[in-house]
Amino acid sequence: MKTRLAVLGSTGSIGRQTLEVVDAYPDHFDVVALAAGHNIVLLQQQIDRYRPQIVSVARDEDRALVQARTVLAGEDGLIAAATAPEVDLVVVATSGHQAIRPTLAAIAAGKTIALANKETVVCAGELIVAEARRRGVQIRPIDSEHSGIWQCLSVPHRREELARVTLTASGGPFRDTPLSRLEQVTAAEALAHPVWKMGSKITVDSATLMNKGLEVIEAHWLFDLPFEQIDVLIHPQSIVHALVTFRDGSVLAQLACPDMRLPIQYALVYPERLPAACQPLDLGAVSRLEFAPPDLERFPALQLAREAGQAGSTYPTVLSSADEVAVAAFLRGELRFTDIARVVRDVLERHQAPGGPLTLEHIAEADGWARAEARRRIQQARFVGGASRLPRQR
Ligand SMILES: NC(=O)C1=CN([C@@H]2O[C@H](COP(=O)(O)OP(=O)(O)OC[C@H]3O[C@@H](n4cnc5c(N)ncnc54)[C@H](OP(=O)(O)O)[C@@H]3O)[C@@H](O)[C@H]2O)C=CC1
Ligand SMILES: CC(=O)[C@@H](O)[C@H](O)COP(=O)(O)O
Ligand SMILES: [Mn+2]
Repeated sequence: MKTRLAVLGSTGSIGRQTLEVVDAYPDHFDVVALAAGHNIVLLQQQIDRYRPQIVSVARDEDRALVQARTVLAGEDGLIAAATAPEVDLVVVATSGHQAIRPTLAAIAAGKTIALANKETVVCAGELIVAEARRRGVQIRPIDSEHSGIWQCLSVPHRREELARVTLTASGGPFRDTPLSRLEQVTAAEALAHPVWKMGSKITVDSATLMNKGLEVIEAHWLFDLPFEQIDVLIHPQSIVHALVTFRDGSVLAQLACPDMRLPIQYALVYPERLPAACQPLDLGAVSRLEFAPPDLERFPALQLAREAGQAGSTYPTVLSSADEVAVAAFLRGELRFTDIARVVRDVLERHQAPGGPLTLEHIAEADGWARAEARRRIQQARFVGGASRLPRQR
């Protein structure tokens, strides 16, 4: 029987690669729903090819530009796409925070989740994991490191035998850039990721290592691990995606060529393994695999994320929302690269989490507050002159 898919974020990097996997195995999948943001031209091409029953776009006014059976918009459209009765599995590959409610709705409707969007689980991991447990729904990670951990953890073991997990980080384009030059690096330089071709926001996050910080929080929720058991190692080759250490000292690692079609495919066909489009790994041809601990002076965002994750409640939302605003300002040339982490730190320091159990309303409120605070901080910096002039980090 074919797996019937909803792809949220179908026009993005992960969404397009998901459809490449569908193209490679047309007998395995039916595309029932597609949701995109603003790229209507590509979305229409996808509609013409896959003939989904439901389509959703970000803005109501764009609905008229799309020719399909049912065209919806906004969060309601994402929810309808993710919960349609014909859907078995939802690929969550939108950017940012739009997919929180749609993911929760999909879980409540019993859909299997293939999760690429890390911001969703960073902000609402507590709610999402609890709902998935309650409904007996599987969340299959697409993020390459989490797919690696998931695969390593599939060996039989008892919970207390697991000592730690390690996420690898490429180190991004500025891994070896002199610290004194980091203030002047441009958006074009930050977008030139040494290994992966991804959307612009995650690419800048890779350069600051905020991406790895978000992934630490993601691993905390997906694998129910305390932060002290989640490590990060710089590994420039991005061939080892994750390591799992057991208490006897044995370390399992997941290795593969850096190609997202592999973890996407695994999440779609699990527990099957099918030939993948990417080159088979030839370790004989790889001259070396290097590993080093991350330099927290170079990458302060990693520590900020760890602290926000440990603080819990709405702190991870504030981290993620302030980062999104700061990254967008950096990409527009309004903020220096090194000020991204300073803005996030400043906003985090001003935040006061609400009391009581975390709710969707708390998350939405913290999100709005953090975005406004971050914009205010960036604006203040611009008054001082030039791009940004925030005080140096203590
Ligand atoms: N790219 C990668 O290799 C990896 C990505 N991830 C994560 O996956 C997620 C997606 O990343 P990536 O594919 O790179 O991002 P992209 O920016 O390439 O794509 C984002 C997708 O989300 C859509 N979108 C944006 N806003 C809305 C909205 N309001 N409503 C509906 N759809 C919307 C975009 O539509 P449109 O383009 O039409 O505006 C696009 O389809 C991120 O959370 C990222 O961290 C995780 C691991 C690896
Ligand atoms: C492909 C993927 O999973 C990305 O999240 C990747 O990890 C980004 O590269 P960095 O290791 O540079 O963050
Ligand atoms: Mn990743």
